[in-house]
Amino acid sequence: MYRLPIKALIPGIFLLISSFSQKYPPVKFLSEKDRKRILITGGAGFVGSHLTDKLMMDGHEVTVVDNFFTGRKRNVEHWIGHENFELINHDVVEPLYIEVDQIYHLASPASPPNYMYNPIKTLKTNTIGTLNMLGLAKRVGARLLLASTSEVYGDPEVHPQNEEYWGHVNPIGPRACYDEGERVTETMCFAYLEQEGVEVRVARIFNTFGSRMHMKDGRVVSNFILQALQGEPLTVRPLLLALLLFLSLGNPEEHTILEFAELIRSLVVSRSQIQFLPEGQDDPQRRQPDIRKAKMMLGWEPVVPLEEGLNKTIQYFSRELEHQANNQYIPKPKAARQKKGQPRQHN
Ligand SMILES: O=c1ccn([C@@H]2O[C@H](COP(=O)(O)OP(=O)(O)O[C@H]3OC[C@@H](O)[C@H](O)[C@H]3O)[C@@H](O)[C@H]2O)c(=O)[nH]1
Repeated sequence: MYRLPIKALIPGIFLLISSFSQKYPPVKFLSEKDRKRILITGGAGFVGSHLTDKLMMDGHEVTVVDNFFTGRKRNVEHWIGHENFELINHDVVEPLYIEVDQIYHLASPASPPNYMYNPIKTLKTNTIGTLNMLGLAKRVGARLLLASTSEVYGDPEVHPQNEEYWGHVNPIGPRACYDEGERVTETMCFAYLEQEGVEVRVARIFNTFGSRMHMKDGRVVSNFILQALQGEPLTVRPLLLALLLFLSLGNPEEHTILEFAELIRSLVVSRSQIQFLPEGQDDPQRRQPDIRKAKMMLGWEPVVPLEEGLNKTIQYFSRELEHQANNQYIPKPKAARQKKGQPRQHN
């Protein structure tokens, strides 16, 4: 029998090993002491999946929990099978018993159409879901970061909004399920800190956009980009707004919605019209983050310029539209059914 010398197999083995390791983005090696077990609720969503990438690449063990209401497996599929990664299809409204060192609690629909779709579910996710996560943090001694929202300020009477402002929220309006839901999640975090000594952090995220946003997200930037790409009218409600840039905490630049529509239309090079819509009930008239504290305490400031962030998001949505077009199920026309009792036609 002909035998290959071991030496001849070595290049092949190397190729096989490198094809395995190339399957995943590069991951740092961390010693047992530095490696953390991290839970990300809502980790398959737009913000959560980018956080998953960062923590995985930093060498931590990441468990993503998502009920896939707005999150998608596609956002984290590049990690599936990696030894440091786990994906659990779970709704935070149900208790979860796992061992972790840190919790990033992001689970909640965040765009107005999504959180208004089922207000009771949004309230349950924010209240029961957050109590479950704080209970878990207390039991295992984990630190918890809550992803809260600029919507805790409601329709603000103070500009720009800083951490000390208490907000101006209509408790029974259409946005209340999310606004009040997130306000009480913050209250819960501080109650667990005071009463149980749980280490908590709260980040209030302003309007955000970037790759991996859901096509049906419904927030202003994704709406405008999709409308411009598809040649549909850009639906403008005439208000002011300051936007958060891709993976930043909040950008203090302020732009009118109309300016945004015009900018996006020119970046997409689209001939879409602009269509003015009436204002939504309780829509905040103005929002602008005061980032001085974040800058002073965390050294944080926005790093992605507006146009660069928009261009990346435009590229992402163009690819998504292409992907959709190529993966459409087009049913074949059914053959006409023969009526009962009618004789078959024979050729
Ligand atoms: O098609 C659209 C969509 C939205 N808008 C306007 O754009 C502004 C921003 O609305 P968005 O729908 O993007 O979302 P909002 O800013 O109200 O809330 C969002 O941003 C803050 C985050 O903390 C929240 O999680 C998120 O809900 C509103 O004034 C809205 O009326 C349009 O003019 N046209």
